[in-house]
Amino acid sequence: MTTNRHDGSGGPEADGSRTARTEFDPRAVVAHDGVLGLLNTSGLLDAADVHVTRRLVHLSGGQVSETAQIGAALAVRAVRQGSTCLAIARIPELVADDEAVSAVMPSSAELERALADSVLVRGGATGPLRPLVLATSDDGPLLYLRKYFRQEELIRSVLGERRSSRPDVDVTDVASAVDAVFGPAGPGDADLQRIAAQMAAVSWTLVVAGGPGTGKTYTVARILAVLDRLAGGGARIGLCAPTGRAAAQLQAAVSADDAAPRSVRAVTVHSLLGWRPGAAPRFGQGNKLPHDVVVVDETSMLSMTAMSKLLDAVRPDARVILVGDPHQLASVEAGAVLADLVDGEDATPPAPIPSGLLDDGVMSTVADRDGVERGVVTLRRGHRFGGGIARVAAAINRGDADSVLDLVGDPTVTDVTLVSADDLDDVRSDVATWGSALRAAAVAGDASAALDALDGQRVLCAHREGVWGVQGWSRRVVDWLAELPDHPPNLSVDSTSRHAGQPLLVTANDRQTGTFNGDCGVVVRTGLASDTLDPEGDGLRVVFRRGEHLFELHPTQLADAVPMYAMTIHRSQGSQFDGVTVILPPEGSELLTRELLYTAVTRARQRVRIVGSPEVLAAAVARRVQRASGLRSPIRVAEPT
Ligand SMILES: Nc1ncnc2c1ncn2[C@@H]1O[C@H](COP(=O)(O)OP(=O)(O)OP(=O)(O)O)[C@@H](O)[C@H]1O
Repeated sequence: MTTNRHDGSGGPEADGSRTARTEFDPRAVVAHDGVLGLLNTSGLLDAADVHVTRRLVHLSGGQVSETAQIGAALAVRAVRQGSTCLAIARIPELVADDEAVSAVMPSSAELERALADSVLVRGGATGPLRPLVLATSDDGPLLYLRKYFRQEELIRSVLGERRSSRPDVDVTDVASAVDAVFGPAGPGDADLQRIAAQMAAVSWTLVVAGGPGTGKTYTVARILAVLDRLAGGGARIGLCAPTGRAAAQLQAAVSADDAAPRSVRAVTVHSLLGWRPGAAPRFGQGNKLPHDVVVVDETSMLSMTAMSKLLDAVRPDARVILVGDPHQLASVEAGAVLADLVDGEDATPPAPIPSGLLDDGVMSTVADRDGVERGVVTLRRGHRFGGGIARVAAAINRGDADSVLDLVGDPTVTDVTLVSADDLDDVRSDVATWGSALRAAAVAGDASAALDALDGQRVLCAHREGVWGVQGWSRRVVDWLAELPDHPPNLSVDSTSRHAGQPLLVTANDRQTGTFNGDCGVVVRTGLASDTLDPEGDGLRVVFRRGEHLFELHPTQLADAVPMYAMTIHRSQGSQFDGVTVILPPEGSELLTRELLYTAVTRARQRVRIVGSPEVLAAAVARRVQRASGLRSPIRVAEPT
C-alpha cells in the first residue's frame, strides 16, 4: 500500500508564507551561524537547504565563498519549491522588502560571478565533484543541482532527437485510417481532434493539451485506433498516468469508448517503468519498453524526474503522446514539463510535415498553426461546460483579474458567483440540499443515486489546515448537516463509525480493494438493517464509481478512509462535480495562485460559488506559479559537463 502526497499539504511551509523562525521551529538550523543561518532565521531557507549546502561544500574539498554558498542553498530551495533550477535574475523577488535578507543577499551579477569561480561549479583540486551547473538562457543565468541538470538534458536531447525525424508512413494510409475512425471530413473542417490524429501518425512525440471536457480522452481513444490501423492491428500500447487514481480513471474512460483498441490497460507511470521505491526503474536506457505507442495522461502532474525516466525508457521508434491541461497545478515534485513543452521554444525546428497530410485551406483557419506544426495540439472546444465557467476559466488563465471580477459580479452570469464570507446563506443551502440528497439515497440503499448526489456539490479549499482550510470547513459543513432533521445528530468530522450517507475520502492506494488516494465514496444501506455500523458491519457498504462501473466494499475493508465534507483543491484534480464552492482564505496567501484557482473553478460542470473578497480573488488571479526551468528556451553551458 502506498500513500501519495498530492493533497496540498506539501510540508510545513505549504502555504508558502515566509515567517521568521523561532528556536523551536523544526525548520530552524540548530547551530545557525554565518549568512546561511541568518537566511534560515529570516525564513527564506529551510534547515534542509542549509544542511545540503554544508554537505556539498564539505564534499567539494575547497574554499567556497559565502556568496557561492548562498547560491547553492537557493538552488536547493528552488527544487524544494518545484523549480528545476534557480533563475538567478529573479533573486530580487526573494529579497522582496525583507531588510534582514536584503542586507546579506548578493545581486544577481555578484552571485553569478561568485558561482562561476566556485569549486562547486568548476571542480576543486581534490576531485572532480562539481555538484552545481551554471547555464545561460534567454531567461538569464540558471543554476542547477547537477542531478536535475542531467534530467533536463536528457529530456531536451531525447525530445530534440525525436523531433528531427518522422515515422515513415504513407499520407494516403493516414488519410484513410483517419477517415475510418472519424468519418469523412466535412469541407473546410478545422477539427483539431482530427488534426491531432493526423499529427500523431507522423510524429514521434505529440502533445495533446486542453482544458477539462475539451475531448482529450476522446481524442486519445481515436488516435490509438488510427495508430492501430496503421500498424495493421496489434500495436503494443502503453497507457499510463502519474497516479493510481488517474490511471484507474483513464482505464474506465478508455474502456467505455468503443473507438479505443480493446486490449489497452492503463497503469501508473511507475508501474509501466517497473520503478519501485528506492530502486532504479526496470526499463530505461539499456532495457527499452516494448511498446509501439506510449500515452501519458494527466501529464501536468508528472515530475521532471519521472518524465526523464520515461523518455529514457521509450524506444526511439515508439510514439509518445503526452496529454494534459498545462494550466492546472503542476507536480508536487520539481518540474512543470507539460507547461514548458506547450509554451516553450524549441532549440531545433521539427522535421518537415509530409506534404498532403494537412489541408492548407483548413490549416489557414487554425489559430495556433505554429503549435500544431511543433507537435502541440491544443483542443479548445469545451464539450462539458460552457457559459460563465468557461469564460471565467479563460480570464483566469490570461491573468485578467478585471474580467474575472466583472464576470463574477455580472448578474447575467449565473453559473459563477462571488459571495462574501459574511453571507453564507446560499452556501449553507447548497450544502443542505447536497447532504439531504446524499442521505436520502443512501438510506434507500440506492448506490447510483447516492454517488450522483455525492458529486452534486463539493467544497474545495486552498489550504488543508485552519479555519479557512479543509479542517475548519469540514467542521462547519458537519455542524450545518447535524442540524438537519434527516441527519444523525452525532455527526463528526473525524468519526470512525459509519452511517448511511456519510461521504468518505480514501487517503492511500490499496490494490487489494482497487481504491486509490483521492477516491471518494459514500456509505449506503444494503437493505439489511441498521443505519449505523454494528460490530459485524452488516447493513452498510461503501460504494464507489469508476467510469460507468459501480463497486462496493464492506466498511471494514477500507483501512485508509476519512469522512469527507470538504477537500483540498490539489486533491480534487481529475474530478468533476456539478457544483463547486471554492473557499478563499480571507488574506491572500502564496499558495493561492492562478493555477490553483483555475483548477478549482474547472472542477465544476454547472455552477461555481467563490467564497471570499474581490481583493483576494484578484490577487490569486495575478499570482502565477513561476517554476524556473531550462526547458522553455535553448540553454548554453560554459563549463564541460
Ligand atoms: N468530437 C466529439 N463529439 C462528441 N462528443 C465528444 C467529442 N469530443 C468529446 N466529446 C465528449 O465530451 C465529453 C468530454 O470529453 P473528454 O472526457 O474526452 O474530455 P477531457 O478533455 O478528457 O476531459 P477531462 O480533462 O476532464 O478528463 C465526453 O463525454 C466525450 O465523449
